[in-house]
Amino acid sequence: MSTVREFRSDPGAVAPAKAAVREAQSPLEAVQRLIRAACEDLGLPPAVYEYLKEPARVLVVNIPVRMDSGEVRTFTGYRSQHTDVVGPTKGGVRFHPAVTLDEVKALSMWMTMKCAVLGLPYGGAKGGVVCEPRTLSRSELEGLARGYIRAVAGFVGPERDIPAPDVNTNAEIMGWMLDEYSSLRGVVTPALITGKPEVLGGSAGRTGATGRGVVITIREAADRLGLDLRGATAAIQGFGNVGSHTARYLQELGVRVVAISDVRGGVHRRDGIDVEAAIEHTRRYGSVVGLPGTDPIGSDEVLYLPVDILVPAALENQITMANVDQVSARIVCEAANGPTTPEASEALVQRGTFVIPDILANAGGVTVSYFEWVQNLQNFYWPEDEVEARLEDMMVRAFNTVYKVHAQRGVSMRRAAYMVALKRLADAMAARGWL
Ligand SMILES: NC(=O)c1ccc[n+]([C@@H]2O[C@H](COP(=O)([O-])OP(=O)(O)OC[C@H]3O[C@@H](n4cnc5c(N)ncnc54)[C@H](O)[C@@H]3O)[C@@H](O)[C@H]2O)c1
Repeated sequence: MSTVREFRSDPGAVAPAKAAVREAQSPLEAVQRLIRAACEDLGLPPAVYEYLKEPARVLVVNIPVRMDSGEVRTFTGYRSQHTDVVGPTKGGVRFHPAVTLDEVKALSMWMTMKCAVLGLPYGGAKGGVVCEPRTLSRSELEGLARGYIRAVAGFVGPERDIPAPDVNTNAEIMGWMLDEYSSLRGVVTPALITGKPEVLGGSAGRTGATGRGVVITIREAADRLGLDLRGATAAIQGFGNVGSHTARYLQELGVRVVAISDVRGGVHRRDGIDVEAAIEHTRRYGSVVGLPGTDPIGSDEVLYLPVDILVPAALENQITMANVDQVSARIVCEAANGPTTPEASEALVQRGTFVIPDILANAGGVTVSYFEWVQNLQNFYWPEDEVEARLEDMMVRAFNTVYKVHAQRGVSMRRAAYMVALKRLADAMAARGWL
């Protein structure tokens, strides 16, 4: 197979990024800068960045939904498909009032990088619908989910683009989307979508997969840093799918989870929070706020606690140049996508913080989504222990690959992860004759 130029041995080419003049103004600008920097680090032909600097296709759709009142309301939805250079595109669908086209584009580009770090045969995609799900009834939510997949049905599919859950979407919503698409096509198509209920072909172990992957990377990082996780402390911002599973698996390794927050507020307990109780409390009351035996703390305050491990697991842009000086954790593990701006991340690294970048840290979700798709295509299902063993193997391998570049080239883990990803993508472009 033809390959593009190997990593350059010129040490000048791999020095850490020069301090940026201006902090990236948006996640899109941030990911573009990171891709460009890695292309430069690797000495890749300029065409590689040209192919990757914008998504190959973006869709903007209007989704009419019959509300419970009988009125019809339209919602704006997006789907961004970044590149199909290594395979069909893949990525979640987010329901959130602050969704924008630029955000969805950036998230699809992150997905490309994530899949490439793990060596998955996918390019990145992402979807979003501008809505406040908390104000929608269950039937309105179902109408919106079905309407979204109808609107993009001509552009997705098992060999084209495979959606999955993201912020405020879950297995039940994936089930509705699968049902709608299958009815539309007249063919039951489980491989259309991942993160669906197991009874419809979902994979064992998918729901907790992102959190499990996050904790595998923390364990590997702690090992390299000589940090004993038994008795180490952690704070987690965001207590949805990713945050809650991360908390659970950290506690299983003996970590004391001392603070948790969600959009409504946070809780703190020096001796460690009972994670299962926090999950149950959130299930009942919609928030960790008010968990008995804990002290209240602000949503953002969890970022500034003197803990060993900080896990931002909510949304983008939580740690920026404006607040990075207040972060004192030894390990920052980016469970969310883009929670730290590249400049703030660089500042953390300069201070000796070990930052596990999002495209590595939270790749467990898409990895088990890949396993789900493989199982759907084969109509042959694996037991949970097999899924977990394969996830463990792929996450550890990816961590080691990135860590090796980080150590050998003297670059941050983020820069190393982008270099690993860009090398794979550029090799695929060369093999297709694009370069
Ligand atoms: N679900 C997955 O498999 C997956 C995979 C990879 C990456 N991610 C990323 O992880 C992040 C979280 O996704 P999720 O699936 O857990 O979503 P979710 O909707 O299940 O949970 C999001 C959580 O963040 C909280 N939150 C929102 N704004 C907040 C704020 N300002 N301060 C504190 N908490 C806040 C919410 O209250 C909620 O607890 C997102 O960045 C997502 O893109 C998710």
